[in-house]
Amino acid sequence: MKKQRPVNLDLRTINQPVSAIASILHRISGVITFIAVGILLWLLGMSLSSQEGFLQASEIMTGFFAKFILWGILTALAYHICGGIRHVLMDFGFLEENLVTGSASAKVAIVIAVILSILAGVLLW
Ligand code: HEM
Repeated sequence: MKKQRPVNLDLRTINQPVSAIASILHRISGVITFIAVGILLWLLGMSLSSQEGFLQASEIMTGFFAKFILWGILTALAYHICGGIRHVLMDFGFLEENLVTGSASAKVAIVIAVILSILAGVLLW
């Protein structure tokens, strides 16, 4: 048997590079955005059903918990769009696919998403 086999594949103990973190966040934010489409369509349907439905939807959206959920959705969407644009730029060859550019663009995407997340919080509260 080969002596130099990988011995530690426990992801929790490996120091992930920023591009790996950006990639994982992109998948998580994509799944959150997918679930969010259902929640937002349900809310839109309620608000358009009648005058009472609109008032009920408005009432739901005044609560802290509902605002917190919406803030989470907006944050996930903001990150997914930033990460998505990064992917598209890489796919079209506008960003080099090497370690330095990959790490730098991952950091830029995360920083822009954090700024957008803070702005979403300011908008909601
Ligand atoms: C309703 C809106 C959206 C939903 C539900 C959604 C959901 C998802 C999901 C679940 C994935 C798969 C992630 C993975 O397997 O790693 C994905 C990938 C992707 N999304 Fe979205 N997305 C949405 C909007 C967008 C937008 C607006 C952009 C444009 C910036 C975008 C760009 C991308 C790209 C480029 C990928 C592929 C990433 C890769 O190659 O690893 N998405 N999306």
